[in-house]
Amino acid sequence: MTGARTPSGAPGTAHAPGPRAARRTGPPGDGAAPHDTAHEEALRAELDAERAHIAACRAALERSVDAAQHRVREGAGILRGAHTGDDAQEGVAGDGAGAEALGRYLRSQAKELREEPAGPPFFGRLDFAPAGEKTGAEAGEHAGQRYHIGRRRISEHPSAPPLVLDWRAPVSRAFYQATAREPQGVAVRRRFGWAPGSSGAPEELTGLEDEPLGAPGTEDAGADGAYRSRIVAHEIERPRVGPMRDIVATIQPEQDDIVRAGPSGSVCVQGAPGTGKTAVGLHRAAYLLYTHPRRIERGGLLVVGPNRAFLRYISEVLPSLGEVGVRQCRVADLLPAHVVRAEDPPRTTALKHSARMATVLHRALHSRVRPPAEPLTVPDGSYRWRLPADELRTVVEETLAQQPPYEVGRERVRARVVALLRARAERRAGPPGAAWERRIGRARAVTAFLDEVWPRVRATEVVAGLLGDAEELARAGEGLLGPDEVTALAWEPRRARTARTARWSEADLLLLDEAAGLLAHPEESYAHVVVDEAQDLSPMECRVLARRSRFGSLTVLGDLAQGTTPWAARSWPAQLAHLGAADARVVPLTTGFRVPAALIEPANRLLRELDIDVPPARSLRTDGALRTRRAPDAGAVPRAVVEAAAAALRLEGSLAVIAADARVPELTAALRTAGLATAAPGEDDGGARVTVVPAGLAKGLEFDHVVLAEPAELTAAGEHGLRLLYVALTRAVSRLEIVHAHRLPRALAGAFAGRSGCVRAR
Ligand SMILES: Nc1ncnc2c1ncn2[C@@H]1O[C@H](COP(=O)(O)OP(=O)(O)OP(=O)(O)O)[C@@H](O)[C@H]1O
Repeated sequence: MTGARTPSGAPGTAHAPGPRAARRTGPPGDGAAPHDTAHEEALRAELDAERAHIAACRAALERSVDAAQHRVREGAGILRGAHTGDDAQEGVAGDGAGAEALGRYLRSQAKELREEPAGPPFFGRLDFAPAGEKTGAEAGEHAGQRYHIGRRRISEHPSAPPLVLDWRAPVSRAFYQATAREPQGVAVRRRFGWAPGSSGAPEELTGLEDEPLGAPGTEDAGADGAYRSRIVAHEIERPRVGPMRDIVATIQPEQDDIVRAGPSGSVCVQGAPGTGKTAVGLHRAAYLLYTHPRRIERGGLLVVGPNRAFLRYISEVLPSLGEVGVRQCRVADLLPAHVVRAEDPPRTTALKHSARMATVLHRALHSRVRPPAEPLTVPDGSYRWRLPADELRTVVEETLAQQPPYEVGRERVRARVVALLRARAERRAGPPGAAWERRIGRARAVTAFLDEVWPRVRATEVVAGLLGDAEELARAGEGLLGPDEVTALAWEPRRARTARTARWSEADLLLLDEAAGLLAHPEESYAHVVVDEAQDLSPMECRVLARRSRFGSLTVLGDLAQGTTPWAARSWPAQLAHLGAADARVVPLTTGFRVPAALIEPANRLLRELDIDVPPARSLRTDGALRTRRAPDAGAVPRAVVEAAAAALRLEGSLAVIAADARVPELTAALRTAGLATAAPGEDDGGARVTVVPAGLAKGLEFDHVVLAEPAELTAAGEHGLRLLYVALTRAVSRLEIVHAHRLPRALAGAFAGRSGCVRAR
């Protein structure tokens, strides 16, 4: 039998995570624990032992910080040729690339240790069964061992046995995966409860919870037979304040499977709202950095999110993601840096985002290649070499058929022309040597020939040549673009523009990136790419990422039901093909950690109206409340929103007011007039507890309380609007209040049918 255990009267008991002191033998949630002095004493002794372990960890950590700083100083001295003992930040660079790299490494290691947020040194412990026991056979080399597990490895010395294992180490896997049915050699899994916001001080350890895995049938089991950890439940139900937090202590088995998937293939997670897609994607990134440091850290890791507010929200989840070689950005940040000075109508934008444009650009570029009609004559001293036209034509046609990047193709043709010339020279006077080859390859006649058949061109010239010439567009778009589409894409003839004078639109940057990718492989590429909210990307945006993914290794996260862009994906296989990850395994996540049961029901009802084939979510949370507040008319909505916000602010936790994008300024003004400080998503809130979120930016965010203003204004945009409402409905962790003057959209009205404006969770 298990239970979260906090000895009554132990320091910090008031902050114990959720549960009361429970006897080993008491059922979960059985009220006050019977008094049992022997048990309490045993428990106190165990907490004392754990606190002593914490003290040892803290001492070891302090020593590692000192040692790292010392190494930086030593390194700096050695690199300068003399140990001066000066500040380590100076003098490291300047001795060549190797010295600079070493200096950077040492400094970043010291900085990482110094700046690592103080926190509990461990959150779990595994006791493997002794070799003699039945379960022990599975424990292998770990039989009889005890390991503490935390966010990072802690040891007294690099070669000493660790005091704490990193959660990503292979043996830590059993902490997340072992069950009573499959204990994986584990006799007892222990979880620790810490005071909220703990800095990891020994006295802030407030409780522990043991789950014996070796003896099935004795654990706290729910109706489905699964163990219910109160520490996990408490973590899931805690209030949400500030940026997103890591979930290392409570990763669930199905999430762990995704986190620890190898880097060779790609994984796509189709997850209902709040099932932990983002969390899982970030933990997977941290896992890959740990297990494949050479491949991932050197090769680079890219995390792509939908907007800056979201990136800011996730930026601090895992310190290791702040490391060198990790970039967090939007697709737009990867595009060529041209100033955007034009705006396209929506239809033109949608066309430029479509996959057809990739083919049109490819055709337009390759139509510049002209198989030669004339022979080539190359002067060489007093001699002249001659290559017949048909031989040259074969070279060009075979190179085209290999489909290399355009600039590579040009160089291949050059190399093959040189090889043909070399064969002739060799027949005449023996092997001509490397210097001759270099000279002949750069000969004016050869370059002039290349300029004729495979001309040099820039990406801007390719795109301007296409958009600035309707006939060229029609030719390259034959069978792909209708006449009206050609008209929608082509620049107005009276505003004739060239690559230099073009006024580029946002969507043109996608075309420019595509064209640049057709010319040469992008300079910037990554060993692994994590893409969040991937359902919202257009085919052309997907291709931006595919081009930068060196080995085609991606973690794709998304929810087809939350697609709100005009080009949102409706099926994963097509989207994955655009991302260059057609082989990706699609894994569903359906257990929700955010949205409580009271809110999941209307959300699933709305899901049925969306006509998208995804599994609905089920909630792990039985709490939560859903209410409505009716305003007498549209003019009264701002006041009703202020009242709802003021009521929510009396409760603990974060609050968002979500509204149609156009409604945001008016609501922000009303809240401020009423004396409530507000912030925009992603903005430094300066202590404001109310974030006013335009529905278009709500994706991926979560708040304890949400006031949703006038849902009918979200659904006005048709099917796209229903999905926007679905996103807005699924942001609240505990309480959602809907303020409306207009009739509620059908799916919501259904949720309230027969009730009096207020639905509460049981
Ligand atoms: N195993 C877990 N233990 C504790 N909390 C978890 C766990 N998994 C997810 N969460 C929490 O659930 C919340 C939702 O997670 P996350 O934002 O990653 O979900 P999501 O699937 O990306 O949601 P959405 O589709 O709405 O963007 C977060 O607060 C996250 O920390």
